[in-house]
Amino acid sequence: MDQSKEQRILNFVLQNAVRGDPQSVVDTIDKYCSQKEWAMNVGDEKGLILDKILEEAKPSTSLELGTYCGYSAVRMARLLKPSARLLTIEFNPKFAAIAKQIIEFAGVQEKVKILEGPSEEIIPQLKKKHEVDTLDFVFLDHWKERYTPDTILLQECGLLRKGTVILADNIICPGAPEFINYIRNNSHFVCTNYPSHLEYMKVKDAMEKAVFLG
Ligand SMILES: Nc1ncnc2c1ncn2[C@@H]1O[C@H](/C=C/CNC(=O)c2cc([N+](=O)[O-])cc(O)c2O)[C@@H](O)[C@H]1O
Ligand SMILES: [Mg+2]
Repeated sequence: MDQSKEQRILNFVLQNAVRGDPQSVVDTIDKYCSQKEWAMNVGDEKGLILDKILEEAKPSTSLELGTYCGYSAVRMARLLKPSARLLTIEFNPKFAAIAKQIIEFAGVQEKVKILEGPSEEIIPQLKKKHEVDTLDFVFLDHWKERYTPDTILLQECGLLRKGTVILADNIICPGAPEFINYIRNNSHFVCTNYPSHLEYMKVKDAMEKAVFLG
């Protein structure tokens, strides 16, 4: 059974990155995916936008939807204060297993908890089962048609508070038109658009920040 692309990314990290050094893991995945095989990590260009918005938010409790190989989980965890936590939801067990190894290799496993399953099932469990009060930061990077229903679900579950920052990837490519229509016309959110490019490509993309007003 030949290897998956995600397994090849993991192997490249294990062989080329520095154990315990999250920046080297991020750089190594970017190197592999820009030179060898494209993959849907947020990447280095949009990653800098993610870094800046995360550092401004200084979150204690963060949530990511769509772990994939763990690139953005490692990227975010490297900037979190020691007591801060990142919960990341992934429903593909193969991807979750790869991400777990990459997160552990990077040495950020104390800050990151992978929750395996569909976001629509796990989000309602965050308060009781995962001891979340409210979320300070949310990164949306899973199936694009889930951005809107999951944002509504987060609100319904009382997981958003005044000032919660939601950052969504892929506003242009592949695009999340119904999310943009929803969030920009919702008076409970203040939105900012960040033009950029699709990871590892010259194609235009953008991220959208939506701050919850309570
Ligand atoms: N409801 C759910 N609950 C839990 N995990 C879920 C989920 N829905 C999807 N996922 C997981 O999230 C990832 C999907 C990402 C979709 N991104 C994309 O499709 C994508 C595509 C391009 N692209 O084609 O250029 C570029 C990008 O940056 C992209 O993020 C996968 O790991 C998938 O297993
Ligand atoms: Mg993406």
